[in-house]
Amino acid sequence: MRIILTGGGTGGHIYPALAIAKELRERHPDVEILYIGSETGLEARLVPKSGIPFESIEISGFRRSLSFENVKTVYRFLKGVRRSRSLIRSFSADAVIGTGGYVCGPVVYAAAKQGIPTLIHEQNVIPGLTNKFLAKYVSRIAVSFTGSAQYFPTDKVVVTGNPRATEVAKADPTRGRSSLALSGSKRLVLVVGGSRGARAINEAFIEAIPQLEKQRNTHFVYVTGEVHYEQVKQMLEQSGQTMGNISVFPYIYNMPEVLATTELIINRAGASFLAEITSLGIPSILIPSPYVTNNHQEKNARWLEGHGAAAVLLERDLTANSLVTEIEQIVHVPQRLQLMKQAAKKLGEPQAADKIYEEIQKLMRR
Ligand SMILES: CC(=O)N[C@H]1[C@@H](OP(=O)(O)OP(=O)(O)OC[C@H]2O[C@@H](n3ccc(=O)[nH]c3=O)[C@H](O)[C@@H]2O)O[C@H](CO)[C@@H](O)[C@@H]1O
Repeated sequence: MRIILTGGGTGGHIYPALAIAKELRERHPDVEILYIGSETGLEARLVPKSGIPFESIEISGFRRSLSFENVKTVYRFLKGVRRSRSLIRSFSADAVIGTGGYVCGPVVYAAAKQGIPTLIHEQNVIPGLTNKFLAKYVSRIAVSFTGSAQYFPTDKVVVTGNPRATEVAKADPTRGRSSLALSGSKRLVLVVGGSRGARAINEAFIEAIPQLEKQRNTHFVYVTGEVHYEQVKQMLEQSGQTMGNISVFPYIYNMPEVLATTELIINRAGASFLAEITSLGIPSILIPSPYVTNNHQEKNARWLEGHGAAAVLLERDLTANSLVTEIEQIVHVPQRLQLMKQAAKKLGEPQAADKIYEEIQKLMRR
């Protein structure tokens, strides 16, 4: 079995592809996988770490306004299709799977035009531009939410959930705690701003530290995002905080294990993260990014909130005080924490990777 995976830009598109790779490897130890991504995306670093061969194409996204950049984007797309075609041929792919982000466009399009079975996965309720474009050409469209089906040709859609949900459901919490050098039984609260960090969350959290330090039964694991790490470290040093119950990281590579031992998460509302926290039943305080297409993160967040699984704090209302109040209203009210856990768990789809695997099998039998 020879499979090409593609997807990228941010973690929310890359990890679902890596979770599919994991599922394929578990079921077919002899499977050959090639990942095609962009040299400038996070995938160029994450994919080689997981031991999957990586090839890159050059690509950029469309600007919403008319600009010369869009002419260059079309040129790069066509160049990307040519390069993808030759990579697909020389690898002799049996199927090509895309998990969103601009880079999927030329790769999946080239495969579909060559008559190779193709599947795309959509993580969000409202689909991204690339998946909308590819819908016409691909063989199958796996979606995470029933609500996305309306945006795609009905005969191609199958509701599977997000394959990362399966990966985190199998993660070992003990390894999570030991990787953070955490001993004892303190509850772990994770603070993170999606896969790249979020300045607004960083600023509010840093200002909240003097109040949060008093919560001795809680350990805060604070992930700044790689690009913000140095600046955050400097701010913390200057503030002279003791940081007894707070550990700071630029990025966490074993996130499934850390999530498996997390009691509460404060986060943006990216779809892959939400699939992970519902799979494990983790209560959340969600601060959706207001800078995304169609405000889709708020829609993701409201969906959890509507089911009692999350509290939503809009970025415009985010301050150190509002954050501390939200945290205290959850961690200090065990009954609410418990109800949120149950509500989150009900929304989880831990069988997602198995369902996608079945779809890949069906495609290859056709
Ligand atoms: C700004 C933007 O466009 N964000 C989009 C992007 O978010 P983003 O890339 O932030 O994606 P998510 O928040 O959905 O997922 C982040 C992924 O990175 C992993 N992780 C994160 C931090 C870390 O330190 N270690 C780690 O492993 C998480 O476990 C998760 O698997 O893709 C999502 C899924 O399409 C969209 O819903 C988001 O709106």
